[in-house]
Amino acid sequence: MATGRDKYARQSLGGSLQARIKQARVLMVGAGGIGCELLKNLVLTGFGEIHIVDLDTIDLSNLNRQFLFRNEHIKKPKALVAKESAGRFNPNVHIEAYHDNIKDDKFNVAWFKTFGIVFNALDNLEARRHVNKMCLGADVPLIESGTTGFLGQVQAIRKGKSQCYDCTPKDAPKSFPVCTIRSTPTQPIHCIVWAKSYLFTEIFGTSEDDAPELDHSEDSENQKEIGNLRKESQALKRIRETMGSAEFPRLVFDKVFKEDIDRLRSMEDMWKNKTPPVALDYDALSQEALGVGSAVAQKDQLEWTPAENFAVFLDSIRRLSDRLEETRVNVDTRNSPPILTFDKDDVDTLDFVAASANLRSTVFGIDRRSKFDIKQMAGNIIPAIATTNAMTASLCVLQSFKVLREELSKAKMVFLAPNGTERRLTTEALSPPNPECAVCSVAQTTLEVDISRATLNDLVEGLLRLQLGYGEEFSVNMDNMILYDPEEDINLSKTFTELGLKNDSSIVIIDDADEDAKVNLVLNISAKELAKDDKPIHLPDRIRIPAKPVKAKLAAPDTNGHKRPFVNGVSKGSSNGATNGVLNGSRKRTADEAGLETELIKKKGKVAAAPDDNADDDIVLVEDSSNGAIFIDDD
Ligand SMILES: Nc1ncnc2c1ncn2[C@@H]1O[C@H](COP(=O)(O)OP(=O)(O)OP(=O)(O)O)[C@@H](O)[C@H]1O
Ligand SMILES: [Zn+2]
Repeated sequence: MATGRDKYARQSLGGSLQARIKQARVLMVGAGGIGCELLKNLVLTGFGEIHIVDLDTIDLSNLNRQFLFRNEHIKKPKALVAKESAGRFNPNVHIEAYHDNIKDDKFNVAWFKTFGIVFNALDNLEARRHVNKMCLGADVPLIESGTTGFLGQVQAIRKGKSQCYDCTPKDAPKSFPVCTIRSTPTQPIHCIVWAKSYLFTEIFGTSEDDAPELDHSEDSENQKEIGNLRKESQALKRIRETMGSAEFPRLVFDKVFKEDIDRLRSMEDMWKNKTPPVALDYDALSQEALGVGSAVAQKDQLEWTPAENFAVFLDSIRRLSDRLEETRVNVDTRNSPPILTFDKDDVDTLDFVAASANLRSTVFGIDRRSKFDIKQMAGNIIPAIATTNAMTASLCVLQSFKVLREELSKAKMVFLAPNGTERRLTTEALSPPNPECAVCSVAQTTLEVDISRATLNDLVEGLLRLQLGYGEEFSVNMDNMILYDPEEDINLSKTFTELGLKNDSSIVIIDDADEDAKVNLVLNISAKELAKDDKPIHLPDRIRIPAKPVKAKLAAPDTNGHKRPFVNGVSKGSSNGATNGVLNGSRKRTADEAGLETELIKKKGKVAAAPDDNADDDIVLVEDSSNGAIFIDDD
């Protein structure tokens, strides 16, 4: 018998959609700002089985908007607590939680294939791209979403039918020329980037070259200064070796706030039109800081004096050195020395970055900032807005309805914009896949291999040439390493095991034929013992490999080496190359273009028919005498 819960869901969604939802097995990746809202929606909508993956634990700063979490949950895994809290909303839903990184090997293509739909509720490019790739490999629809402040975006992705996450470039995080950061800062942000990406990483982390905030494109114009800067970093590295000694904090201080500054100041040309920097004096500041206690670091809304910053600098550098020393003693880090990474929520690292940034600002006559402000800037935080997350999460569910009904043509890209723009909500039709996309414009399939028996020759001759019709010119690649090409045939007699290919490894076949070359082929290996008298390689599914688009020269689908621009999932370039009006305000859509107004009027005129199990899913308006009308946009 239908429960009350089922009855209302049926009335508002229609019988067949409600049934599909109830049977659906869905995956939600990320249980943060969007994830908490989304999980609540999925549970209340009655999705039958929901799997949640999140690698993180709950932090105090999450509680204001991640409403499934409470004070007593701090430090507990998000996925598990989200399951507990949301499970109580609807006991009929089965929830599984994994406190894990979605990139972990166990979440392989076969595992993704067990889901009817996947929802991304992530906060970083890398993980989003990974899930995108897995969903393409498993041929499972993905609902991708992201928010930044008041901006939100939802996109349904279906292999071969719509653009994938990587079909359009993503916006770059802001970066600064090295010289601005290292020699001529003029704004607080320059000093914050210096403290976080240079000083902190040189002393406690790995080298500065890895920092995405540093733009090396102007290096060649400033070769002499770049050479000097390199020497400065090397000297700092030598000081790093004295970490733990009593003089270590002073050595660092004198190096970066005195010697380096004196050297810069001596380059008179640099300061013709600018105020030259003034070095700081350790002894003088020590005197001034005598009365400053370590409690000053807790006054995070106040702008600290130079002496206060000095006190926090000394205190935090000691705390961090002690931590690193402890790791060195207690953890077996083999050949790589232990390092620390900056995290805005790690108070020791934030104190160090805030104090160092402010001391540098003092040197260059730049305004100092409170620790609170620096936390926002260093963490690149645009405040997360609970309402944007809630709206975005609900749009994800509405889009998933179209996917579940197999009406992808009705699915839309949906954009949320700040108040004050012409429309808070706009939609755009999904675009077809970009034929030049190196991630989705590839053919993919599973390859069953008896890895101890099959040789590379079985793959090259038996499968690729004989069965799939490849010509002479192609290469077989693994992790951007060539296993075979016409000039590289020494591996042919080696088995898959000898080549390091195992279950869940992927290989990429790149066709280099002059004419009618095939798109790249990704083969996901499923290691299996196959009967001795059968071939050791077997393609379980039929596959057609289309030709490469004529213009495009496709790269291997592995995008690891590319730094794609990105801002928390909200892409700026729209599908067809035209910019989207909502995100940059340059193009406003008319109601007609958006196709919303007339649809809305049409639908508001409709009154719900009494739904039965066979009813068409188009019911959009339900009158409920106690609560008013519920309107579900079915556009
Ligand atoms: N590779 C990954 N595997 C699993 N979960 C991930 C992965 N990358 C990110 N996440 C999770 O995605 C969620 C994104 O949520 P959100 O954007 O609200 O970030 P947050 O860390 O909770 O908040 P904030 O960054 O604003 O402090 C986080 O809970 C994070 O742990
Ligand atoms: Zn694509």
